[in-house]
Amino acid sequence: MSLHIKAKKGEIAENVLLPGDPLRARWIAETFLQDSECYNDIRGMLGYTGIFEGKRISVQGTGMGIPSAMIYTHELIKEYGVKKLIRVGSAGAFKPDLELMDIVIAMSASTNSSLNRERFRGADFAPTASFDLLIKATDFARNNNIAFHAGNILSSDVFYDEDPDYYKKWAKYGVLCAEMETAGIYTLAARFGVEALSILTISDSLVSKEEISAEMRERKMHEMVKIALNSF
Ligand SMILES: O=P(O)(O)O[C@H]1O[C@H](CO)[C@@H](O)[C@H]1O
Ligand SMILES: O=c1cc[nH]c(=O)[nH]1
Repeated sequence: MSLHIKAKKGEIAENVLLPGDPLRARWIAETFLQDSECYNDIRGMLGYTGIFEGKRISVQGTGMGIPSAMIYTHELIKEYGVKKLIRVGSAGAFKPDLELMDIVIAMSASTNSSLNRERFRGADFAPTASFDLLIKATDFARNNNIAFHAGNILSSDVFYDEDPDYYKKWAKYGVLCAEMETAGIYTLAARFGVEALSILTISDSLVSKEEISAEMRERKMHEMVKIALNSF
């Protein structure tokens, strides 16, 4: 047991999906995993282990934001020996060609968080996806005719920015969308020598102001989860 996860050693698989929403974790376990068992409900941050096509896989909610996601990522790697982590999250589009429910695979994660400035004494570290997981995810998507975008994303510390146009500068530099965890997850994966990838589904657009419902964010992101499960 770790401070925030009450699984016993061995109850968590080496491959873990990381949704921010713990209820999305429950939906993924109930929808995609056979014989799944809940190993964590501390703080309501649900975690499950089950079987997908013969492989043992866990799914652990991380909560919202880099600090929360880094707590779970740290404990999964250091206390439970997790080797591959794939975030399955929602994101807000920065570009007009990104539509609701489009898939984005995050090659790298820019951030307005100071987490790495602290670590690298003012210098900028570039949180980057695992090349192997990235290739597996893009190969699976291509072979199964699932359209996707791949590129740099923003892991933001702010959901409700005071300036509704803040995204335009990032968009000008090719950043595709915003979410709130990937830079922290990629940083810890690099630090501890394990693999991480984020696969995101567009839930709203900062350009068009459209959005999907909370219910859809919890239980309608099938394609993202399919890509993730087939990338381990
Ligand atoms: O849907 P999840 O995975 O939580 O991801 C996104 O949604 C939350 C904000 O609504 C943040 O956690 C952001 O990263
Ligand atoms: O962090 C996030 C997640 C979804 N949509 C956003 O606009 N921001």
